[in-house]
This record gives sequence, C-alpha cells and structure tokens, in this order.
Amino acid sequence: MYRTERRQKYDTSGFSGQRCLLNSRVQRTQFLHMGRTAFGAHDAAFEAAKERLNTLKEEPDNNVKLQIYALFKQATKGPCNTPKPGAFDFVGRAKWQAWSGLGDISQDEAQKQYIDIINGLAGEESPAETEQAGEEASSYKEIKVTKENKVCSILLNRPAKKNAITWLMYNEIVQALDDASKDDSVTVAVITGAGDYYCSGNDLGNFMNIDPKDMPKMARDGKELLRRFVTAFIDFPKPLIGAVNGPAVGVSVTVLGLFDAVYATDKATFHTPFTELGQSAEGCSSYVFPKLMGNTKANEMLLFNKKLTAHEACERGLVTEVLPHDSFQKEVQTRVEYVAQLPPQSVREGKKLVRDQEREDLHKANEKECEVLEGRWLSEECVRAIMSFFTKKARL
Ligand SMILES: CCCCC/C=C/CC(=O)SCCNC(=O)CCNC(=O)[C@H](O)C(C)(C)COP(=O)(O)OP(=O)(O)OC[C@H]1O[C@@H](n2cnc3c(N)ncnc32)[C@H](O)[C@@H]1OP(=O)(O)O
Repeated sequence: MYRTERRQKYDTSGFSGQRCLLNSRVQRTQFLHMGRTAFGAHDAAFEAAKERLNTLKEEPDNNVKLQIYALFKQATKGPCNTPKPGAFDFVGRAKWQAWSGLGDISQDEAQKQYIDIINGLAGEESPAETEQAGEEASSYKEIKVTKENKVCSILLNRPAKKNAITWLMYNEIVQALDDASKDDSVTVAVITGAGDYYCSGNDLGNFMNIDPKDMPKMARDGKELLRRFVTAFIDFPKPLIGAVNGPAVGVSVTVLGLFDAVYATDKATFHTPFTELGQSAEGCSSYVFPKLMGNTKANEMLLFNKKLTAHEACERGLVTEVLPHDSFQKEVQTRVEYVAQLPPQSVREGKKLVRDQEREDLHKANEKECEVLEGRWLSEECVRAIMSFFTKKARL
C-alpha cells in the first residue's frame, strides 16, 4: 500500500529534480521507436533486447527509462556528442544529462548494460543470449546463473532496483553458491551486478508492510536467513571472485571480505551506512575489516558511514585491483579465465589452508552479528531510518 501510493504521487508529479516524465504520447512513441532504429548495432543480443523493449508488460519508471535511453545512445553513437539543451527544455536536458553521465564507457559496455537492464525488466534472458551464455541458463528469478568454460557467473539481476537483495535473492544466491560448490565442471565462481550498480545492499522493502505483531518473527527469520547467507560465503570451497561493476552498498560490501579476489571498476564506490540506518555490521565485517584495514579505518566505514572510492577500498585491502571502467569486463574475464584453468584440487586445498586458519572465528563473528542485528531490526532507530528512506523517495 505504502509503496503504490508513493509511485502514484511520483508518477503524477511531472518534472521533478533530475527526473522528468516522458509522459506525452509523442515522447513515449519516440522512446519506443528509438529501440527499433539502432545504427550499426551488430550484436544479436542487442537486437533481441531492442525488440524486447517493445514487449515489456509494465512500462519502466522514469529513472529506468532515462538509463535505457542513455545506454542506447552510448551503444549506438558512443559518448554524448550533442550540445546541452536549453534550460527550459526539461525533457531534452534530462536525456542529455543521462547520456553525458555515462562518460566514455565503450559501446560494447553500453550494449551489455542495455541488454542486462532490459532482460532484467523482462524477467528472462533473450534466447540469443541464453545460447551465447553457454551451457546452463539460470532457473532463478532475481539472479542469472550461467556456467561456461569452468566459470559459474552469478549476476545480481534487479537493475531497476540497483540489485537490492530481497528475501528471495538471498535464498537464490545461497542456492547458486551451493550448486557451484558441488558442480565438478565449475572451478571458480564470479559475482557481479546488472546495470550500473553492483548492489545496493539489503532491500529496505524487506522490512516494510509488516504487521507490528509479526515483527519479532520477521527479525528471527531475517537473522536465520542472514546467518545462512554469510555462511555460504565463509564455506564456499572454490575461488570466489567479485566483479564490482559499480557502486556497492551494505551487505554486498561487507561479504566482499570473504571473497578470494575483488576487482572493481574505477567508478565503483563502497558504502556501509549501517548506523545511519540504525543497524550494525554483518558479513563478518566486524572481524574482517579491522584485520584488513585497522580499527580506525574499519570504524570509519562500519560506524561512521564513510563511502570509499575504489582506490581507497584497494588501499585498505578490500579490493584486489581497480580496473578502468570501459575495459572492466574484458580485464576481469582475463583474470577469471586464468584462475579457471589452474589445477582445481591444488587451488581448493590452498584456499582451505587459508580459510581454516580463521573459519571458526568467522562463524563466531557471523553468529554474533546476526544476533545483534535481530535486535536492531526491532529498534525504533532502525524503523525510523527505513521509513525516512521511503518517505524521501515519495517526495521526489
Ligand atoms: C535477511 C536480511 C538481511 C539484512 C542484512 C542487512 C544488511 C544491511 C544493509 O545492506 S544496509 C544498506 C541498505 N541499502 C541502502 O540503504 C541503500 C538504499 N538506496 C539508496 O540509498 C539509493 O537508492 C542509491 C544510493 C542506492 C541509488 O540512488 P539513485 O538515486 O541512483 O537511484 P534510486 O534511489 O532512484 O534507486 C532506483 C530504484 O531502486 C530502489 N532501491 C535502490 N536501493 C534500494 C534498496 N536498498 N532497497 C529498496 N529499494 C532500493 C529505489 O527505491 C528506486 O526505486 P523506485 O524506482 O521504485 O523509486
């Protein structure tokens, strides 16, 4: 109820801030027509995504429309090459800002993000892309899992919601990691995000629309789910690589401390706004981050909500290497392919040696963090912080 009302308010609000409403029939036709007239776009998956754009059951909201528009222009024309429209051309200006905001990402990269967003919205993979993806398309709803050349790729696939993690997505990620750990054809797993975000952390909607009398049960269930989720990362026996393709928030940042390598694009940021949300650290970060970066630097993130650039995260040991945004996919692919062809048993035993040193401490930290969070989710501070997030959205 709350969120629907918010959307109605938003959709009739017309022009507000960075966002505009492509609400006239002409603009909408232009928007849909645009999907059909890409110039020189050769990729079959791109063509399929363009077609799919016109079959979406639900029209995307304005923010996503601008993102799709900008990625389409970047994919077909390259970096923004038109003059900034006049101050009163609100729609033209918002579109110009969206396109120029993509900077100099390559046409390939833009095509890929375009395809991911549209397939995410359509909720399935284009047949062409399924083929291209290799052996196994995912049977999941909010992530996309593909296995090819010994690599299991797990794509967080809710681009319209910045890949925020719902109850379902937590379970799907646990399932995908468990499946990859048992599949002998897989020697390495990679996690990355669809669209321009890696992941915006816990979906704050997880705690909304819950009858107050059911809150204690929600908190208990959430505690158990989080404990299982983090355990899946602690005990994953094969190399686990993070490909942080954009901003990362909350639990998607903290569990990176349990990965074996983390590659970040130079546009990625790392933010754990726990105390702003009346919450507390999770993902074993209360144990791993002080070890990685020292107490005061860890507190800067976990207590004082400092957002790190990719280079700062690399200096603190959370990121292995920062790579240029427009060659990020290719660079990560090279590193992953190298790991994939290493003698798998040797790699697994090497990983076990390292992980066994602190496995017990990690499980202890996870248990403790989940216990504290169970209380936090029931606190006035947390409820108020989450409500204000959605109230702020409603005002836009
Ligand atoms: C089992 C339970 C385990 C719990 C474990 C606990 C974990 C702790 C955490 O993870 S704390 C961190 C939680 N995450 C956040 O606080 C981030 C909230 N989101 C934002 O601040 C912003 O959305 C942003 C900075 C990530 C992106 O801002 P931007 O303006 O670029 O984009 P929008 O805000 O318009 O986002 C697009 C739509 O996506 C929705 N959305 C984004 N993030 C979340 C989220 N975490 N939860 C729910 N919804 C999210 C946003 O509301 C927009 O939706 P709309 O188009 O319907 O308005």
